[in-house]
Amino acid sequence: MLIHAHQLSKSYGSKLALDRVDLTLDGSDSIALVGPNGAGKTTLMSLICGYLQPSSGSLSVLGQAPGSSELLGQLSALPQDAQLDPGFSIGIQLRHFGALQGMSKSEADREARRVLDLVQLADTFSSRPQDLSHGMRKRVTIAQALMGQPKLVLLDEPTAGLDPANARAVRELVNNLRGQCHFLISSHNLEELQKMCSTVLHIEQGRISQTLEVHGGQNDAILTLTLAPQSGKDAGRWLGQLPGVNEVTHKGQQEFLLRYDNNAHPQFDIELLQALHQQQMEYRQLGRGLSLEDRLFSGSSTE
Ligand SMILES: Nc1ncnc2c1ncn2[C@@H]1O[C@H](COP(=O)(O)OP(=O)(O)OP(=O)(O)O)[C@@H](O)[C@H]1O
Repeated sequence: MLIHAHQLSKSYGSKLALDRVDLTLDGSDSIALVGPNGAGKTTLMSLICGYLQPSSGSLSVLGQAPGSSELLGQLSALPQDAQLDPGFSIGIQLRHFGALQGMSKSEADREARRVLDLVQLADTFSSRPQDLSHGMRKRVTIAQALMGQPKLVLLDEPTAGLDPANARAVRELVNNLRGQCHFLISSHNLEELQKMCSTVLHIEQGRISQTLEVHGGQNDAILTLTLAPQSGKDAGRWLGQLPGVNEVTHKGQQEFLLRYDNNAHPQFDIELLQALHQQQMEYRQLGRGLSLEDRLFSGSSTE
């Protein structure tokens, strides 16, 4: 069992930040924690780390009480504003974290090089933090969270402020480590979470309002289509007249949700692409099912 919470609540004075949360997580490779500012995400992460104590209810992490010595080396967390010390090289700092975990000097050195290699920054071992870009420093802090091969890694906004290439490197890292450790990732970037996580927890006003499986429970009879900007005002009407289409929802700009008859048109996606080609209409994106954003916020979730 990764995380088990029963009627977990946390108050700061009179402010109820988490309100009787029930949660059972096991098996998922990576879990996304989403929700508006102030919803309680950081509070939940802090409770999982044992930085905070619950006001009531119970919580166990990897079968242990948060903060217990059994979790040392099993659980790591990267706070959103984690900083590196400008006074020491990357290698020295990572080795120091290894030493804090009880590694010998040579073990810590090996481990520091291993995690730097994982984030594709092996050649920064002797560099100072100020010699690296913001994105590279962020990846080093993620490497730091991977020291000692923890089973559960908590990442708070790991790609906030990163350029696309660095954000992609972080996503690839999380995906490459699938099966080796579990991630709990807090972020506001739903599109990105969809690429990294298998389970999404939506937290609102201190309560878990939805739990979604990213790749499960999707309605096969829905396609999300984004057309090129020059596709014209009548594109929605034209789409609605295609054989098999039951309903077209215009989502803004040139993005459409198409609900279609999956029984009569099992290859509707191919038929749609052919129709677009014949009509010389360019498309930008075609996706099966609903986006995570639609599933969380349109009430269209199948769960
Ligand atoms: N130390 C504190 N003292 C008083 N209230 C707090 C404290 N920490 C958090 N809160 C309140 O608890 C609620 C949950 O805060 P929390 O930081 O967990 O939300 P969050 O989902 O992480 O928000 P964000 O997305 O903005 O980081 C908020 O209303 C916040 O104002």
